Amino acid sequence: MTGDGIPPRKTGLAHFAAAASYSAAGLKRLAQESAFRQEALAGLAILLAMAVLGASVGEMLGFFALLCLLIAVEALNTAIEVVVDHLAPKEWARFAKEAKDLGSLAVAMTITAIGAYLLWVILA
Ligand SMILES: Nc1ncnc2c1ncn2[C@@H]1O[C@H](COP(=O)(O)OP(=O)(O)OP(=O)(O)O)[C@@H](O)[C@H]1O
Repeated sequence: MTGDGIPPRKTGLAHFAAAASYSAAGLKRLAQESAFRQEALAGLAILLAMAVLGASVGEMLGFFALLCLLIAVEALNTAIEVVVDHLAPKEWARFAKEAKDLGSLAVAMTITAIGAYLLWVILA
Protein backbone atom coordinates (compact mmCIF):
# COMPACT_ATOMS: atom_id res chain seq x y z
CA MET A 1 0.00 0.00 0.00
CA THR A 2 1.36 3.42 -0.94
CA GLY A 3 0.48 6.49 1.10
CA ASP A 4 -0.30 9.87 -0.46
CA GLY A 5 3.13 11.37 0.27
CA ILE A 6 5.24 8.37 -0.78
CA PRO A 7 6.87 8.83 -4.19
CA PRO A 8 5.96 6.24 -6.87
CA ARG A 9 8.44 3.43 -7.68
CA LYS A 10 10.91 4.26 -10.45
CA THR A 11 13.04 2.02 -12.64
CA GLY A 12 16.31 2.31 -14.59
CA LEU A 13 18.13 5.64 -14.64
CA ALA A 14 15.25 7.44 -12.91
CA HIS A 15 15.57 4.97 -10.01
CA PHE A 16 19.31 5.66 -9.76
CA ALA A 17 18.75 9.46 -9.75
CA ALA A 18 15.96 9.15 -7.18
CA ALA A 19 18.10 6.93 -4.91
CA ALA A 20 20.91 9.52 -5.09
CA SER A 21 18.50 12.30 -4.07
CA TYR A 22 17.18 10.18 -1.14
CA SER A 23 20.78 9.55 -0.01
CA ALA A 24 21.49 13.31 -0.18
CA ALA A 25 18.38 13.90 1.96
CA GLY A 26 19.67 11.27 4.42
CA LEU A 27 23.05 13.04 4.61
CA LYS A 28 21.26 16.34 5.26
CA ARG A 29 19.32 14.69 8.13
CA LEU A 30 22.47 13.04 9.50
CA ALA A 31 24.23 16.43 9.54
CA GLN A 32 21.77 17.47 12.29
CA GLU A 33 23.41 14.89 14.61
CA SER A 34 26.32 16.32 16.62
CA ALA A 35 27.93 12.84 16.87
CA PHE A 36 28.10 12.67 13.05
CA ARG A 37 29.53 16.20 12.77
CA GLN A 38 32.24 15.38 15.34
CA GLU A 39 33.11 12.08 13.65
CA ALA A 40 33.27 13.64 10.17
CA LEU A 41 35.45 16.50 11.41
CA ALA A 42 37.77 14.16 13.33
CA GLY A 43 37.94 11.86 10.28
CA LEU A 44 38.95 14.69 7.96
CA ALA A 45 41.53 15.92 10.49
CA ILE A 46 43.03 12.41 10.76
CA LEU A 47 43.12 12.06 6.95
CA LEU A 48 44.95 15.40 6.72
CA ALA A 49 47.38 14.35 9.46
CA MET A 50 48.03 11.04 7.65
CA ALA A 51 48.83 12.94 4.44
CA VAL A 52 51.15 15.37 6.24
CA LEU A 53 52.92 12.55 8.12
CA GLY A 54 53.55 10.65 4.87
CA ALA A 55 51.04 7.78 5.09
CA SER A 56 50.74 5.72 1.90
CA VAL A 57 47.76 6.02 -0.45
CA GLY A 58 46.72 2.49 0.55
CA GLU A 59 46.77 3.37 4.26
CA MET A 60 44.72 6.53 3.62
CA LEU A 61 42.23 4.63 1.44
CA GLY A 62 41.87 2.04 4.22
CA PHE A 63 41.07 4.78 6.73
CA PHE A 64 38.66 6.48 4.28
CA ALA A 65 36.82 3.17 3.77
CA LEU A 66 36.47 2.69 7.56
CA LEU A 67 35.28 6.30 7.91
CA CYS A 68 32.59 5.64 5.27
CA LEU A 69 31.60 2.52 7.25
CA LEU A 70 31.33 4.60 10.46
CA ILE A 71 29.09 7.11 8.68
CA ALA A 72 26.94 4.23 7.38
CA VAL A 73 26.60 2.77 10.91
CA GLU A 74 25.86 6.24 12.33
CA ALA A 75 23.14 6.70 9.67
CA LEU A 76 21.53 3.35 10.60
CA ASN A 77 21.82 4.20 14.32
CA THR A 78 20.07 7.52 13.68
CA ALA A 79 17.38 5.73 11.65
CA ILE A 80 16.76 3.39 14.63
CA GLU A 81 16.59 6.38 17.00
CA VAL A 82 14.08 8.16 14.75
CA VAL A 83 11.78 5.11 14.65
CA VAL A 84 12.16 4.42 18.39
CA ASP A 85 11.44 8.05 19.31
CA HIS A 86 8.33 7.86 17.11
CA LEU A 87 7.10 4.66 18.78
CA ALA A 88 8.02 5.65 22.36
CA PRO A 89 8.26 9.45 22.32
CA LYS A 90 7.90 10.13 26.05
CA GLU A 91 7.54 6.92 28.04
CA TRP A 92 10.26 4.46 29.14
CA ALA A 93 10.09 1.21 27.16
CA ARG A 94 12.36 -1.86 27.28
CA PHE A 95 12.36 -2.20 23.47
CA ALA A 96 13.39 1.47 23.15
CA LYS A 97 16.28 1.03 25.59
CA GLU A 98 17.48 -2.18 23.94
CA ALA A 99 17.23 -0.80 20.39
CA LYS A 100 19.08 2.41 21.26
CA ASP A 101 21.73 0.63 23.36
CA LEU A 102 22.37 -1.83 20.51
CA GLY A 103 22.69 1.03 18.01
CA SER A 104 25.10 2.72 20.38
CA LEU A 105 27.15 -0.50 20.62
CA ALA A 106 27.33 -0.73 16.81
CA VAL A 107 28.80 2.79 16.64
CA ALA A 108 31.23 2.09 19.51
CA MET A 109 32.49 -1.12 17.84
CA THR A 110 33.05 0.68 14.53
CA ILE A 111 35.03 3.42 16.28
CA THR A 112 37.06 0.69 18.06
CA ALA A 113 37.81 -0.92 14.68
CA ILE A 114 39.04 2.43 13.36
CA GLY A 115 41.20 2.86 16.47
CA ALA A 116 42.71 -0.59 15.95
CA TYR A 117 43.41 0.21 12.28
CA LEU A 118 45.12 3.50 13.16
CA LEU A 119 47.23 1.71 15.77
CA TRP A 120 48.28 -0.79 13.09
CA VAL A 121 49.20 2.07 10.70
CA ILE A 122 51.23 3.80 13.43
CA LEU A 123 53.05 0.64 14.59
CA ALA A 124 53.62 -0.89 11.12
N1 LIG B 1 12.16 5.67 25.38
C1 LIG B 1 13.19 5.14 26.05
N2 LIG B 1 12.97 4.12 26.90
C2 LIG B 1 14.00 3.55 27.60
N3 LIG B 1 15.28 3.93 27.50
C3 LIG B 1 15.58 4.94 26.64
C4 LIG B 1 14.57 5.61 25.88
N4 LIG B 1 15.16 6.57 25.12
C5 LIG B 1 16.45 6.51 25.43
N5 LIG B 1 16.73 5.53 26.32
C6 LIG B 1 18.05 5.17 26.90
O1 LIG B 1 18.85 6.35 26.98
C7 LIG B 1 20.04 6.21 26.18
C8 LIG B 1 20.34 7.51 25.51
O2 LIG B 1 19.27 7.83 24.68
P1 LIG B 1 19.35 8.97 23.59
O3 LIG B 1 18.02 9.13 22.97
O4 LIG B 1 20.00 10.20 24.19
O5 LIG B 1 20.31 8.32 22.53
P2 LIG B 1 21.87 8.41 22.31
O6 LIG B 1 22.36 7.01 22.15
O7 LIG B 1 22.51 9.23 23.38
O8 LIG B 1 21.93 9.09 20.91
P3 LIG B 1 22.28 10.59 20.43
O9 LIG B 1 23.21 11.20 21.45
O10 LIG B 1 22.94 10.36 19.11
O11 LIG B 1 20.95 11.26 20.32
C9 LIG B 1 19.74 5.05 25.23
O12 LIG B 1 20.90 4.37 24.82
C10 LIG B 1 18.83 4.17 26.08
O13 LIG B 1 19.59 3.38 26.96
